[in-house]
Amino acid sequence: MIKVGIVGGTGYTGVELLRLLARHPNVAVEAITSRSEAGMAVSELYPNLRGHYDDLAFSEPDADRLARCDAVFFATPHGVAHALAGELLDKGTRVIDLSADFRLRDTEEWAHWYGQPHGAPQLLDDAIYGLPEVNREQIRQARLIAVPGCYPTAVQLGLLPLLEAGVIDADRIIADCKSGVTGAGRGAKVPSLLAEASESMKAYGASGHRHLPEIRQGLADAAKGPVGLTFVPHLTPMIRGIHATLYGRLTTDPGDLQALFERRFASEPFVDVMPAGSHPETRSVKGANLCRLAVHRPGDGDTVVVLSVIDNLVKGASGQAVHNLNLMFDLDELAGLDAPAIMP
Ligand SMILES: NC(=O)C1=CN([C@@H]2O[C@H](COP(=O)(O)OP(=O)(O)OC[C@H]3O[C@@H](n4cnc5c(N)ncnc54)[C@H](OP(=O)(O)O)[C@@H]3O)[C@@H](O)[C@H]2O)C=CC1
Ligand SMILES: CC(=O)N[C@@H](CCC(=O)OP(=O)(O)O)C(=O)O
Repeated sequence: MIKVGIVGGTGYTGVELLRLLARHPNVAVEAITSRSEAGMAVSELYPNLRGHYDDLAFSEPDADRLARCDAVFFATPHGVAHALAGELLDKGTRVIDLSADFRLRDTEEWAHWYGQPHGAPQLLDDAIYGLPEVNREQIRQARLIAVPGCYPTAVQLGLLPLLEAGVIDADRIIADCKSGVTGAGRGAKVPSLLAEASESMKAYGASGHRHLPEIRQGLADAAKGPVGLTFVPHLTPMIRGIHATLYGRLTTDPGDLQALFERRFASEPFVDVMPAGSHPETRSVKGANLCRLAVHRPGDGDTVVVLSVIDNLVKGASGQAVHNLNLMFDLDELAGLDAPAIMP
C-alpha cells in the first residue's frame, strides 16, 4: 500500500480526497492534519466517512510524521506548501499540492497575484503542472506536482484542441465561467452565506483574477506563443460545479471541429467529448473525475463556442490530484476514480 498524508484535511478538497481515497485499492491514509480540529475523529466531523476511516483522527501538522508517508497532499491555502514541501522532498516524500504555490513559473507574477513573495523559488524547477492531458509523461517522473486550479482545468481542456491546431485567433479568447460556492472553500465568508449566494448570480474578478496568469501560461504553451485572454468568473447558486463557455474566432478552415476534439481526447479517460450539438450540464459530472466538452460553430460562422463542465472539487482539484498520484506511482489511472457522477 502507498502511504499518504493530507495537510488541510478539514477543508472541502481535503474531505473530497478522503472520499475518493476510501475506494482506492492501493492507498492508505496515514496522517491527516487540522490545527483547529486536532484530536477529533475524521468520521465525527464528516459522517459520510463513518465506517471508512474509523481509526483516523486529525492531528497538528507534523513534518516528521508526514515524512513517513510516500506522498503528501497539500489541501491548504496558498503559502503553506511553500513552507513545508522542501523538507518533505528532502526526506524522499513526494508532494502533490492542490494550492497555487507551484503553478506559475514566474515568481514575480506569483507574488503580484498572491500578494506575498514566493516562498520556495528553489523548488520550481522540480514542479510539474499536473494536467495529465498535457503533461502525463513528466507527471510519471515527478516528485512535486502543482495540481491545476479549477477554472484553469475547465478552460484549458476546452481550448487545447483549438490552440494546438492553430485554428483560432490566440489574441482574442474569451472564457466566461461560472462556479459553485464550494470553490471558495469551507471557511465562513459573507458571499457564501445562503442568503447572499442563493437565488442570485454575480460576476467577480472581471478586471483581473489570480487564475488569469495560470490559464494564460497553459494556453500560451499550447499555442506556442502569447495569448490574449478575457476571463470573467461568476459565482452561481450551486454547491459544486464549474461551467465554462469559451469563445474563439476562427482564422482558418478548421475542418470537422467535432472530429478535432474527439481525436485530441480519444485516449483520455477523464475527458468526454459529447456528441455534436450537446450542452453538457454541471450535474452530469457531479462527484466524478470528468470534464465533459461540447463544441459548437453557431450559424457556421467564424466563432467557435466550447462548453466545458467539471466538478470543481473532483476534476478541478482532488480527483485530478489522485490521478496525478496514480501516474506518479505507476498505478491504474482509474484507481479510486471510476465512480460515475451523481444524478439528479
Ligand atoms: N475549493 C475548490 O473548489 C478548490 C480549491 N483549490 C485549492 O485547494 C486548497 C484547499 O482548498 P479548500 O479545501 O477549498 O480550502 P478550505 O478553506 O476548505 O480548507 C483549508 C484547509 O487547510 C487547513 N489550513 C489552513 N491554514 C493552514 C496552515 N497555515 N497550515 C496548515 N493547514 C492549514 C485548514 O484546517 P486548519 O485551519 O484546521 O488547519 C483546512 O483543513 C486551496 O489552496 C484552494 O485554493 C483548488 C481547486 C479547487
Ligand atoms: C467560487 C470561488 O470563490 N472560487 C475561487 C477559485 C477556486 C480556488 O480554489 O482557487 P485555486 O484553484 O487557485 O486554488 C476564487 O475565485 O477565488
